[in-house]
Amino acid sequence: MKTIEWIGDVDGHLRLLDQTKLPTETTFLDCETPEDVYGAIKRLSVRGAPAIGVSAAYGIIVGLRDVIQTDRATFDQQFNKVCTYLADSRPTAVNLFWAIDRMQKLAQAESQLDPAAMRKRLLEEARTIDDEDREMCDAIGRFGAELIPQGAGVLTHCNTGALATAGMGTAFSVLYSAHKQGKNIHVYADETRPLLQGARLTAWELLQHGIPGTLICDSMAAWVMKEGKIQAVVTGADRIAANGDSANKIGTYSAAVLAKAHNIPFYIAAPSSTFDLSLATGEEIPIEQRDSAEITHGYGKQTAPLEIDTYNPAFDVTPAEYIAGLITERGVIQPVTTEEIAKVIAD
Ligand SMILES: CSC[C@@H](O)[C@@H](O)C(=O)COP(=O)(O)O
Repeated sequence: MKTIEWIGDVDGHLRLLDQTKLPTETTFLDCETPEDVYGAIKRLSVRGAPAIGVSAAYGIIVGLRDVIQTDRATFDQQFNKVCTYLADSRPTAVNLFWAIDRMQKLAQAESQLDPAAMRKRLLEEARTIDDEDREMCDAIGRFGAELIPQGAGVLTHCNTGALATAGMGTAFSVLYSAHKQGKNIHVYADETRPLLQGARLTAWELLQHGIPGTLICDSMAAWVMKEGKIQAVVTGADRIAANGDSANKIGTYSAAVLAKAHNIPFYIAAPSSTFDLSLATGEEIPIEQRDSAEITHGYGKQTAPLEIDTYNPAFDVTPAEYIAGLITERGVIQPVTTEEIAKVIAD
């Protein structure tokens, strides 16, 4: 079952597994317009930083259907309009902007191609972004598994698996590789309030792959650590600043602070496309604010009085000093400093 799939040839469309329906329903969304793709990203039908980037790259192609018979200037105008539109779907995951930027650079470099040829070339690029993400997931898994001790309990937060990427995932790929290597790990998945990506998605993926796991509420993490059940924490990231400060799903910072208090290593696993070296520190990372209904009406049922004020930041930033290592497809960055990151990530 594929999370993201391009159906057909250049005139095809994007098919996404609708993650808002999991774990109870497996349904797919056929995206035929940029509006379909924008909506799917915004409402989290497709989510997870790398998956958002891959979806946006394909989303550009569906927005270029009506301009292949025109001249290149008209094509470029529509292309840039679609790119700007999709870039507005979510603010925090830098992979979205990274993928769109890559498509724009290609269009600039191939200015001699006519619209039909350019659209074909852009589809090839989107497929390359998709394939590369799969390979990056595998490499992250290989490097990360080395850090996981035999028999470890590993806490993770949010969902970072095949649903969040084009491959086996980022943090989840580390867990998957350690499991495949026979390390006899046990995963503790935080439920991840308010949208329950851990409960709905990570729990589902653990079962799919037969990885031993236990679902806990976010508020239980400290106690589970205190009980000695956790030997490592591994999460993903949506954007990593030049100094290593890492934005990820709200609650990640809490897990990092708790890990430090219990002397447990806290790792972030992310591909190079998640690094934003243009930002010196995490203070500059834009944090998505989401609708209060996600807190007051968790999955439909009203759980709070409507008159209460709410605050719903979707991400937080874990300071670099809490991170024992950044697991990338190019190796593990340790210690997490601006200098070490620049050595591995700057091309
Ligand atoms: C490989 S995914 C890394 C992150 O994107 C993931 O941990 C996360 O925070 C996803 O948030 P979401 O709001 O579900 O898109």
